[in-house]
Amino acid sequence: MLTLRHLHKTYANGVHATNDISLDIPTGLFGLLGPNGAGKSSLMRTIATLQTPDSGSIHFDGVDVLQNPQALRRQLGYLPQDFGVYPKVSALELLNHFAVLKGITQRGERKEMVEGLLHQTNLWDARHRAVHSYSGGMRQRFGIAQALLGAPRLVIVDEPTAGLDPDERNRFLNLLARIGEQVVVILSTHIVEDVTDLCPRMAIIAAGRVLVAGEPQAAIDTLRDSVWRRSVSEATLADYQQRYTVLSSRLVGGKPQIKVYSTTQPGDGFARVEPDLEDVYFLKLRAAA
Ligand SMILES: Nc1ncnc2c1ncn2[C@@H]1O[C@H](COP(=O)(O)OP(=O)(O)OP(=O)(O)O)[C@@H](O)[C@H]1O
Repeated sequence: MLTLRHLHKTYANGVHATNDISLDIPTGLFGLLGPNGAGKSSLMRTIATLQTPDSGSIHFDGVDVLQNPQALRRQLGYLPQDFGVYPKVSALELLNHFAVLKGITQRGERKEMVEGLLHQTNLWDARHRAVHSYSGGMRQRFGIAQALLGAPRLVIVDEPTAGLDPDERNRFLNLLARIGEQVVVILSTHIVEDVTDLCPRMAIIAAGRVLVAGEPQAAIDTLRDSVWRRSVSEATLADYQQRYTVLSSRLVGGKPQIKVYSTTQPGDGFARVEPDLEDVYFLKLRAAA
């Protein structure tokens, strides 16, 4: 269990990137959802001990991480948002190199671990190719392979599915879900379905604050019977936005379709729909704004 309490972090430019964040993160896949600039990467870097908070505490399995960052680093696998690779070096060589850096000095043990991870991430057949020449999806799978070196008990992955095609995204998320059966995995994303489909627990954050935390389904259930949908004309869209709590608006067949939040029937033409996590996300962001 990872326990965060009252984490504050203000950068030198005055941005309050984490603002009193408290979360309990158990074994399993934990989704961290939020818009650009919400503070997801800042929070992840703080947990990964790459930066220190101004105040607050972090405990991992009872160990005080801020007092003893080395203890956490030994158990940590981290895939940052921008993951650089050395050009021309093969996946096999590079992973072996990272394994040495991680302190896996025993040759036999290292070979077994590196080869096992290349199989696990489906990169075995491409192991002699330069990582530089990999597709985006392959590169992310390589990124998770390096994060898993040394059998970490806490894995942090920062927006790993951005830019992946649906096939690669599924493959990557399935890999994470399997890892999450044994260890704590924190996944940050803008993609709401990634969290609904895969994460037993999640938090939505914006402007450095936790807006909601817990099980996705429990958050969705709070909107039961309160989400309505209808098509409107371009000309009346602004008027609806004034009069209703509009959660989202998208063009369907060239015509705006809006979803609104209302605990009572909002009026003619609205049909009640099953809420989803995106509705929760937009309602919470709206309320916070
Ligand atoms: N090193 C830094 N110095 C100053 N401000 C920073 C620094 N890193 C991030 N910020 C600011 O802190 C806020 C939170 O940024 P952060 O990158 O943590 O958000 P995020 O949720 O990960 O966003 P994104 O989804 O765009 O990656 C933003 O306003 C950002 O501009």
